[in-house]
Amino acid sequence: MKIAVLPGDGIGTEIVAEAVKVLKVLDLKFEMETAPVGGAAYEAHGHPLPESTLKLAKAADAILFGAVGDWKYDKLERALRPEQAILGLRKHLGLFANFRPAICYEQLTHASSLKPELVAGLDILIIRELTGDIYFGQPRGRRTAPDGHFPGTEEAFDTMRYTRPEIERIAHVAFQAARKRSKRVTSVDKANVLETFQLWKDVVTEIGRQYPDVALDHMYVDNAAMQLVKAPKKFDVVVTGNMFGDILSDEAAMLTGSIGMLPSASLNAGNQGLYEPSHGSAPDIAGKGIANPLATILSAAMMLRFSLNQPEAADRIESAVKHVLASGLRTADIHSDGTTRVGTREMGDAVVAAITKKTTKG
Ligand SMILES: NC(=O)c1ccc[n+]([C@@H]2O[C@H](COP(=O)([O-])OP(=O)(O)OC[C@H]3O[C@@H](n4cnc5c(N)ncnc54)[C@H](O)[C@@H]3O)[C@@H](O)[C@H]2O)c1
Ligand SMILES: CC(C)[C@H](C(=O)O)[C@@H](O)C(=O)O
Ligand SMILES: [Mg+2]
Repeated sequence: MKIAVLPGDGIGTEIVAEAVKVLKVLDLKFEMETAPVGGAAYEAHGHPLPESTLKLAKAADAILFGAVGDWKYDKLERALRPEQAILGLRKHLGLFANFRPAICYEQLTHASSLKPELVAGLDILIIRELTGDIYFGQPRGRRTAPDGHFPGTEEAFDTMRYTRPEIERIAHVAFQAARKRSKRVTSVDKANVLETFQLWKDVVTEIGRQYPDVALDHMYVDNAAMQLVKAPKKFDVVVTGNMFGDILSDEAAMLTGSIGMLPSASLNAGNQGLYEPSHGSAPDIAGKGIANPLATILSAAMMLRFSLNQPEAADRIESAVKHVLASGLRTADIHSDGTTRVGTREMGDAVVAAITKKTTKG
């Protein structure tokens, strides 16, 4: 088994180092190979997703990814910007199903910006379609407006589109995931305005008939954004398109205490997956050693469970994380009175120590 390790930019390198440390202490039989991606790869090879990195990712059983991006690349032509690396990996590897579980750990109910009673015990799963929608739709570009309110002026356009099979396969993923949970799916759309999402709603409804044991409801995205902060525990599995899923998952992250707590798995039709925190490269705190590595460490646990067939090792990481939180250690983003503030490395070390202690105890 081989893991491609792609740390990327900003805090990406800091948090991936901690996840790698945790994986190593588990002493499992897999190889890890590191390659540059994003801005780091642009600096070294002139491209955010060099052929050698893509080749490594394609050949690996799983990919552990940090984050890409920095404001200093914002003026580059789009094809060379760091974000194209993660978009390219998703597209090239067909990673259409993105799982973003938002779990509020018992010890973090006070870290959320919502009232503790609203988030205590929260456990929702956002399933975001990841290779379609306005992110990848063609045509897109800039031109002189041929018509509209201001013809003859500069305009930009993107295309939102989904085909029936793309919606069918993500709907199946959502219904099957719901079967292993509380058998409820909320499909989030904007069918009241957009053709793309009327098709989405129609197809999800059709596929839902194949899962009579799963309750399906539909919600418009604006209402869903509001309900997520009003009564988040009413949701279980949420399935939605690429762009709405991007936005709603960052919103859901705050229900867990911090964006630094939200892991993710992006899977293709085989068993291959890319595992990354849901957050970005956080240039504002990069290099300070204060980023929360737990989303990345929890993504590594998802990798062991989904792609590497090591569910027990995944459990060990997750229970070590709970143990560390229970012991009162907190990075700055989840710190509150009465807890001990630690840096990225100390948090990683504490997870390693919790795993080692449990192993020694047997
Ligand atoms: N998958 C990815 O690689 C990915 C995801 C999102 C954003 N990005 C990129 O990252 C760059 C920064 O984007 P942004 O600022 O909008 O989003 P961001 O997620 O990087 O940061 C948003 C805020 O959350 C904080 N934060 C994020 N992760 C944290 C962690 N682990 N611990 C503590 N605090 C954390 C940051 O300090 C910042 O204040 C951009 O270039 C963007 O395109 C990349
Ligand atoms: C960096 C960007 C391309 C990415 C996205 O929009 O999908 C990020 O925000 C995410 O959530 O993984
Ligand atoms: Mg995002």
